[in-house]
Amino acid sequence: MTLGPNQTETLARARGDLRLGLPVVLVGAGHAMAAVAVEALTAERLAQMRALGPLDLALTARRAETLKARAYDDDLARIAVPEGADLRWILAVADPADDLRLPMKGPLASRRDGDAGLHRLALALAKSAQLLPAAVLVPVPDGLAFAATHGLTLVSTQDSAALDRLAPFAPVISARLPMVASHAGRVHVFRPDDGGAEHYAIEIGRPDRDKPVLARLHSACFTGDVLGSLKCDCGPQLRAALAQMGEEGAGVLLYLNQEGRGIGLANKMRAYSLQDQGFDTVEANHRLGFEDDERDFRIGAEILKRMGFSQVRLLTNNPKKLAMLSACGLTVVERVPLKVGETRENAAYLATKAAKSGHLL
Ligand SMILES: Nc1nc2c(ncn2[C@@H]2O[C@H](COP(=O)(O)OP(=O)(O)OP(=O)(O)O)[C@@H](O)[C@H]2O)c(=O)[nH]1
Ligand SMILES: [Zn+2]
Repeated sequence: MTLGPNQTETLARARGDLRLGLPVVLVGAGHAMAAVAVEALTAERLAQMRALGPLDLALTARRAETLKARAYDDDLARIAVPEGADLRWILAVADPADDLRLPMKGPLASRRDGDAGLHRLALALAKSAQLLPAAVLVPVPDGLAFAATHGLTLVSTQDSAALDRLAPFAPVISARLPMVASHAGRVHVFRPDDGGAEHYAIEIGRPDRDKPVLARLHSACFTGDVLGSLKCDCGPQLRAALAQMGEEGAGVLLYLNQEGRGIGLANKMRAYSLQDQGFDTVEANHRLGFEDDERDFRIGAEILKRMGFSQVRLLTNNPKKLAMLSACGLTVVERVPLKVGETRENAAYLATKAAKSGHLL
């Protein structure tokens, strides 16, 4: 028996460390590197890293494409950080915020020798920590000893398999909540084992577990749900879904904390700032180094199953949600369209979702 962390816990620690600006030590295929997330890098830490050897800046291939830098490793590029490059240079290369004001970043030299496995792991960790997908890495001689000496978290490429697994989760508590939409409301809180965000199920009435339930998988949108943003349709969709469940007297709305289609509020605001420069919702995600949609809908399916549901009438315009629920073993007996909240400000956003992300009109 060991008291030490398992794979999932090690990854959770690494995410926390990266958000703090601490390096993590990555090992695999006989190599070891210390990696730090660019977003949390300080000048002091950069100097300490530089003292260890030549630095690499790992960027996604999507970001490299914008920068006209060569990505020799398919999904990522390893940029050699020039000796004189300071923190500002690194941030400007990694973060597209200032691309229009400062378009010239190069010339950027990409590495093509050696292995990119540790760089890939660093980017996956940064993404899963909802940081900008960019990391500075430096080789270290003996990963195990280096991590122990400096008190740093050690992650091996084998641990990365756990990044794709859906972490187990457990119900924490549920309590009654009378709401405008229904007096018979109940909020259930679910907590994943990987230190990630909690998710909520809002149960309206007492839906019959043997019949299809009116269900909605709602992804958190602070700007739409809380602030009444006109840039998207999330707030009206949230309220319309609850209202319909209230009218029917039964339903379940999952409030999934996957802000910004899984990239987090800070990155969503980065995307909004790019949208103000003329990029659409999909292009903005790509320029930041993210895919169009980084959400994992499996958690929604698993929560529904855990609550005893096996058949759903799903309120959505997104075919991917239907496909994922079916793939996870739920029977989708009906898609219930949810078309509310179209405004002059969000018309282009909704059109882009239909054209590029397959949303049904
Ligand atoms: N990255 C990014 N996320 C956005 C943007 N606008 C809205 N979001 C997020 O998109 C998610 C909205 O998802 P949902 O309401 O589930 O919508 P959907 O996938 O379009 O599917 P349905 O509404 O079910 O048809 C929320 O997490 C929002 O925070 C944007 O411009 N960029
Ligand atoms: Zn929204």
